[in-house]
Amino acid sequence: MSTSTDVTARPQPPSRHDTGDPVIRVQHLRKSYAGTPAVRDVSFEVRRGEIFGILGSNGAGKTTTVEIVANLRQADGGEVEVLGVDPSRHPAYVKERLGIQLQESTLQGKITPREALRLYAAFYPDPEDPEVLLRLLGLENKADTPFDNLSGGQKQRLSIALALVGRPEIAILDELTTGLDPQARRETWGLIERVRDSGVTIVLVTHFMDEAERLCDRLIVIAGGVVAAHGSPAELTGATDGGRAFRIALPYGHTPTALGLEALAEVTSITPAGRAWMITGTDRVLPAVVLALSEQDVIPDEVQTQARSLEDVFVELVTTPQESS
Ligand SMILES: Nc1ncnc2c1ncn2[C@@H]1O[C@H](COP(=O)(O)OP(=O)(O)OP(=O)(O)O)[C@@H](O)[C@H]1O
Repeated sequence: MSTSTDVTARPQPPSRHDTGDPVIRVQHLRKSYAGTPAVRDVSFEVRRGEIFGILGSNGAGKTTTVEIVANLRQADGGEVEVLGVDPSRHPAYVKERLGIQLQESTLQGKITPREALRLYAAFYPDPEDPEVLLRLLGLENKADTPFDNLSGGQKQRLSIALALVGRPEIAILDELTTGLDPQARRETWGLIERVRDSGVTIVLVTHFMDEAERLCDRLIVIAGGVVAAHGSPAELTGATDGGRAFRIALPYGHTPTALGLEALAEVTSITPAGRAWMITGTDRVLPAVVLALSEQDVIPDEVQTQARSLEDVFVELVTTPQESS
């Protein structure tokens, strides 16, 4: 039951951040339930070594999409390729190489994390050592505690461990941090980055923008069963908020007009705000203004971004390819 004869040798584990070749390709995916469309037209590509986000509100079609990728549901139309094969035609090949953390755990109340991991490990030809996963996910002290007595965060970490037990090349994590407290969420984010750094490509299904912004290299937003937007978190934030605004206080005697800020291509408006000014513009307006000021040896007294931190803007500058707007 555990061998796959349909495809030849298992590929070498990817090296750290070995991004590039697509490991998942989805083209014009469609799926209805009893005549009601859940996924209307979804296309995306996940590259090896990245954390790829699938965002969307409740009922948008995220889980349906990833469950088709994992061959847990059948599509009505479109094409899906996982590691070069159609999952519905090569189920064993995909099952051995793709792990999925399901949204709701179906584990029995009395089973312990150690038992569950050993049970799931038995389904794979070359599983990860359950003890290694218990350590990786910080569950050593709860290894023999019945599932029902675990906290929400511990149950969540166990479900991630179960997705990783087959030593997958791709792990799909669905609603990773729903129901976790802020500290547990942050710990889980760190864990996901460690898993990615170990060479696993991660598909993260979430409706938390902060989670996607922190973790994802690229993402799609699904709304009403179609892809409403795609790109890096920075590209998306820039694309959806229609530009940026910030408040800036200049040293005594300086005005935006005298400094030529109104003439910058990135600036769309400058309005007085008390002793300071509100400046709006494209997603590059802040670095453009700061650069113009520094070229004139003017150091602002205060800069306050309205929705994003200065750091976010500079991270965006570094990661976003140059585009004309
Ligand atoms: N087995 C099913 N039978 C009938 N309808 C379903 C089934 N599974 C999902 N749906 C419906 O399909 C739509 C998309 O559901 P899906 O679970 O894919 O969305 P989602 O984006 O993952 O939502 P959530 O964030 O709430 O999990 C929803 O309207 C849902 O009610």
